[in-house]
Amino acid sequence: MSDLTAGTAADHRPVAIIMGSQSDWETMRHAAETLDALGIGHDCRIVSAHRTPDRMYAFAKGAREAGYKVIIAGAGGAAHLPGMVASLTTLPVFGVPVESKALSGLDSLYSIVQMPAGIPVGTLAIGKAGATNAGLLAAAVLALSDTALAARLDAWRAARTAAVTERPA
Ligand SMILES: Nc1c(C(=O)O)ncn1[C@@H]1O[C@H](COP(=O)(O)O)[C@@H](O)[C@H]1O
Repeated sequence: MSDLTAGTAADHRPVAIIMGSQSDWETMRHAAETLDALGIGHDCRIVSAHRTPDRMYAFAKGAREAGYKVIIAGAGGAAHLPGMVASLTTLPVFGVPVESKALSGLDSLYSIVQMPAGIPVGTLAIGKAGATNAGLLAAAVLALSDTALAARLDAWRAARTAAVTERPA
């Protein structure tokens, strides 16, 4: 994996997965695992608007030049990270509200979803489902210009459809 702030991401790692804390990994690993399943390279790093603002600024300002195409940003509580990163880059940013202990992730969701017009963050569902879907949305964006990936994405969906039994066991 490359250093997110050093501008060294290669074309084969088009997605950056960032999160506010180590404690978010249990949620955000589902985005990483989804990308892995689709054969999409990615870098995972802890970047916090609150705790590491200089790291966040350097990452966001350098992300396009570093070669990233999509950013997935997860945070919980006062989840300012996705919006702050979106304010510093015009790459697509998908925000994942991490479930918080005190408010079950509603605080995270509201912090991420209510962006002012002009600075978009594509906001996902709270928790694991949101992280998984962020990975799938990143894949869908990349598949716009990658027919082989589009085929893998279709196959991924078809396999999950086939796995849904018609009758409850
Ligand atoms: N929301 C943010 C930001 C940010 O938005 O910059 N940085 C850390 N955090 C969040 O704080 C929560 C608790 O963090 P700790 O578990 O480290 O105390 C995490 O869910 C993290 O995303």
